[in-house]
Amino acid sequence: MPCEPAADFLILYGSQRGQAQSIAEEICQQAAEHGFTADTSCLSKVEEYNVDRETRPVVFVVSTTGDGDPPDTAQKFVRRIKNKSLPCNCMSHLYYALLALGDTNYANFCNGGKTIDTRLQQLGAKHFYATGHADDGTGLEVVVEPWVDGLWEALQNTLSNMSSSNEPLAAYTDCTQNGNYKSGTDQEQNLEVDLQLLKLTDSPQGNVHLSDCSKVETCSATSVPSLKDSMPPLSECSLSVPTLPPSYLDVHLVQTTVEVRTS
Ligand SMILES: Cc1cc2nc3c(=O)[nH]c(=O)nc-3n(C[C@H](O)[C@H](O)[C@H](O)COP(=O)(O)O)c2cc1C
Repeated sequence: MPCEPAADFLILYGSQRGQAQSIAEEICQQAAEHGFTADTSCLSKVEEYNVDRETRPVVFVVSTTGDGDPPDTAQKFVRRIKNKSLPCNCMSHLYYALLALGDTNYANFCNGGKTIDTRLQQLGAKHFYATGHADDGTGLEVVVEPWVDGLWEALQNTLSNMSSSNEPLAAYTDCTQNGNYKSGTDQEQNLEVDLQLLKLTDSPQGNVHLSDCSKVETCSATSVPSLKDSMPPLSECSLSVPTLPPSYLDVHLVQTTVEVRTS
């Protein structure tokens, strides 16, 4: 359902049971609060949008169903972009952000969104904001809320760049959900912030655990404390390094002369 005609950006969602759809609608509502206008459409309604010619930034919200499949409503779109006869740069005009929904209790986490993301990249489309992977197993909001919070600054910068220059946007910046910007090499632009892997869990003792840091994005220009980057100190206590224990063996090599007697 479009919010307004001639909107600033487009939201496309693929949803099986309604969660991706309600997040898309929430993004559309929040857009107005941030001074943007958005059109929203289900990926199945191919007559309502045309990514082949879309010059506005596009935000995808896509869940996963079955065994790592895109939702039924996104199947047609996925078939279309997977067409092998498409030229590899046919989406080079497209600037997009993608929020993938899934559940880590399933084998192929967020694979519906990942399928679309990977294929759009192959076709030359560019991220204007890092991909988010939200886990319904532990609570979608852990990722969705910070991801949406960071979307507005990325969108603002993208729209400003679009209106002020004809240069390719990806040459300027890539951004994370923290609003930490860095110059974008091709490789950096493809880095994903997998927030699902950065869950901070408070233990009963108040210690903080990083559940898995294997896919943490590297970013040198950290200035804002966030789920991803903590501002030191994590604790107000000073770090105490225990002294080394005394060594158990004290080994000396002694040179000796051996007399050999022959009788
Ligand atoms: C039948 C079923 C199959 C699912 N399969 C997967 C899966 O393979 N991988 C995954 O990451 N999540 C899977 N999920 C989790 C959903 O993607 C997740 O709950 C999501 O938030 C649902 O969003 P939706 O209501 O917009 O479809 C599955 C959920 C259901 C109900």
